[in-house]
Amino acid sequence: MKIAVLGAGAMGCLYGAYLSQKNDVTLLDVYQPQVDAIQKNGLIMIENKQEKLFHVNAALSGTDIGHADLVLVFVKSTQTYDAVKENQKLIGDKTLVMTLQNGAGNDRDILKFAKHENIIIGTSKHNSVTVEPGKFQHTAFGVTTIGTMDSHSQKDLIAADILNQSGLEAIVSDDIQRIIWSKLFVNMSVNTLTALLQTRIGYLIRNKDAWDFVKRVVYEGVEVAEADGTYFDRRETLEMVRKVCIEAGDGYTSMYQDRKNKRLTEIDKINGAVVEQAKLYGVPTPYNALIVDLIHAIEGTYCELPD
Ligand SMILES: NC(=O)C1=CN([C@@H]2O[C@H](COP(=O)(O)OP(=O)(O)OC[C@H]3O[C@@H](n4cnc5c(N)ncnc54)[C@H](OP(=O)(O)O)[C@@H]3O)[C@@H](O)[C@H]2O)C=CC1
Ligand SMILES: CC(C)(CO)C(=O)C(=O)O
Repeated sequence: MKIAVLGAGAMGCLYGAYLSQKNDVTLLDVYQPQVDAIQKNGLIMIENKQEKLFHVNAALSGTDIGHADLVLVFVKSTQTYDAVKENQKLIGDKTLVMTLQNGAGNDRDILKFAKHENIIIGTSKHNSVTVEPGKFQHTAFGVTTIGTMDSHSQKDLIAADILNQSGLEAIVSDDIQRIIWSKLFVNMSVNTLTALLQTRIGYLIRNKDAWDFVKRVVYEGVEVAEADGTYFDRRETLEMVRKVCIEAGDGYTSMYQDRKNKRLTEIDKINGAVVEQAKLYGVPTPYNALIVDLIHAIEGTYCELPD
């Protein structure tokens, strides 16, 4: 299979490395030092304290490498539209396009360039951190859950096969709305709180005050999901979030990494999207609205000089 990964960041490298064991994989990124390092030295993964080298192709985003069988989108959700547009030559009539990104609306951005029945959407419970150009650390293992935008297309089964054959455990779900909401519950609480507190994921379940805040944020989300037509039991949902915190306890969320590297976060596509949706149904979301403001205030500090 010819696979192109858009975004050679923490997650693009992780999935690209695993998939390259059975497929012809090219990573496409805008960051020249990353592309150069992978072309020159290959891609190094640190996993269970050991280094492993993968021979993966890398090219600058927009390079024409012809149609791919599968395009995996792993840029930040704020960059989805631009990245897919820039690389639309990869997408033919039969090309599957898969997003495992966080945030709401990635599928809608991809739909402008790919066929409805070829779009696969899902969640990844893996965690990965960029160490330096050409090197990343696989900090937590987890399952990949996928489904299709078109409930009659069974192309999620093909995608699950590709992932499973490369050692990335994948399961298929026929309820896309549940997938999207489940992902939002984790990201709206775990990503934001770890970014605000600058902690590893596991801290959230060890500190009672932090966990209380997670609970309030998630319960608000559950109310919005229900108003939107997808019911979740709030205790079960909180338990699902807790499990992620246990499994990825030693890891750092992508939003934590954004703050550390002074990069804009995906807050508007996560809590921001939930707050906007809540307004449509008149559901109050004070904790999520507060988090959106706090994260934006933090982003504002990036251009301040240190005191
Ligand atoms: N890290 C994690 O553990 C997890 C992350 N996720 C989600 O996965 C997605 C990717 O996250 P992550 O890998 O951490 O993000 P990164 O920021 O590490 O990687 C994204 C990469 O895409 C590059 N990029 C930006 N614009 C383009 C473009 N037009 N074409 C090609 N590449 C581009 C970025 O370059 P530059 O930095 O120069 O902009 C960067 O190298 C996010 O939605 C995130 O929330 C989900 C689960 C876990
Ligand atoms: C919380 C986590 C690690 C779940 O895998 C995630 O989605 C992220 O860091 O963005």
